[in-house]
Amino acid sequence: WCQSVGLVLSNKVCVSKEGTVAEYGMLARDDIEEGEVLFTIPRSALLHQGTTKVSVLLEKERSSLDGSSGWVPLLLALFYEYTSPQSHWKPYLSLWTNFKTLDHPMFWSKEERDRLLRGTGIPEAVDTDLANIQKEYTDVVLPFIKKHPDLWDPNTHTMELYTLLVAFVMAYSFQEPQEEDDEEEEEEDEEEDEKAPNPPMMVPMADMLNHVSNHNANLEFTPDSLKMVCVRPIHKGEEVFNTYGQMANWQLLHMYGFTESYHSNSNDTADIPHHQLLQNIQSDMERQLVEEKWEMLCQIMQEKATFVFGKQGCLTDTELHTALKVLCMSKEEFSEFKDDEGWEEDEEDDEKISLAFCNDGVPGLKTSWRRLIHEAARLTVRSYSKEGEAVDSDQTLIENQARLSSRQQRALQVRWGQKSILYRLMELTKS
Ligand SMILES: C[S@@+](CC[C@H](N)C(=O)[O-])C[C@H]1O[C@@H](n2cnc3c(N)ncnc32)[C@H](O)[C@@H]1O
Repeated sequence: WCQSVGLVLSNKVCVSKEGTVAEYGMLARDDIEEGEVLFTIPRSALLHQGTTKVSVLLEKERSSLDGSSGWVPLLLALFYEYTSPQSHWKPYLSLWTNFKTLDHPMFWSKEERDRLLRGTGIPEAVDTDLANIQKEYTDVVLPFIKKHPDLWDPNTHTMELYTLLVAFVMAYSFQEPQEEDDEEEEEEDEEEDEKAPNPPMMVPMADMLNHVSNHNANLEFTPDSLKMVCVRPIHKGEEVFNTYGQMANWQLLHMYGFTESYHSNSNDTADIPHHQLLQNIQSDMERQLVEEKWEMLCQIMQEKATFVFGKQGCLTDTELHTALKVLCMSKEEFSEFKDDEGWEEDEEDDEKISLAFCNDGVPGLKTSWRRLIHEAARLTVRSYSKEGEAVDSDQTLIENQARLSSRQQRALQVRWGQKSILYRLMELTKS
């Protein structure tokens, strides 16, 4: 099939089920150098709303297919191609006979999810996904396929199959990166909303590669084809790893159903919800003031009301600077600020701000704020365990990993990764 669609595979690699981290993967049959192309896929071999046999219909009815996810056209294409014996992609799609190997948390019972993944952010994300999938299938997909009984059949194209295909798209599809606007255009468009992301597509062969944060290959998009390119030397016998993006373990488990070992995932993250900060404030009056300030900050910063700390210090220093400025205001200053609807843009030196919030600058952060962050991290760790349960009981579990089920092991990688990040933050903010 690959030959017939013009997919070119270097003879230095092969697809294998042995010697890989998870089922299919790609192995190097020879030493490979940085910059070498491992395979090339012509755009005509990609499967998406523009290449499927039903593309003309999907384009014509585009306006009625606006599901919340933007995935509906691809899912309808997959519904059709997956169940059509004549499909051009039959040999590719027949790699998945029933999708039963997918084990995303969305296929665990709610009870199991809530028990194993409490505090990680995943149970909430999955509940939202499942509600959206159901709504999208009932409101958009089902009415559409009923209108076209020659192409789809509600008895075959059920909600159950739709859910499996959603998980398949989550774990196997690719999104072409947005083209960068040049600077001039950017300035003109400054007021405009951000562009919608490109719709997902299926990329045969590229989706045989597994992911690690320390990857050695990367997919490049050119006008005619997609190329998997080696980004650091790979030795004969080693697995070729793509990157699915900079993914924390909770995101990997949510979207792909697997985790990296927590200490090897250099992209892992942990969140401290802001209510943990507020819990520490003793006086009711003070807490009320901080809550008011926080509400205002959320309004002025919108989705930027998140502060990201990396190994080198704060990565969102201008936002943090704004937030601290507001949070440090006295009651009088804050009400003046509200009355004036913000402050005059003063010419603060960006460089000075960055300097204040890099690691070397942290001692400059008010001690009280360090204490608050320390406490918030501690409370967040505690909220992972049930009330009263020992905070680090997971450590015992991790030592006995071999006896755990696969789901327990993955859940533990997420939880322990998040905890170890928070412990490190607590260490940093102790004094
Ligand atoms: C794009 S596919 C890769 C091909 C897949 N191994 C197969 O046999 O079909 C993505 C899936 O591979 C698995 N996977 C990828 N990277 C992995 C890793 N580092 N550890 C464990 N499983 C991984 C996960 O099940 C994920 O949903």
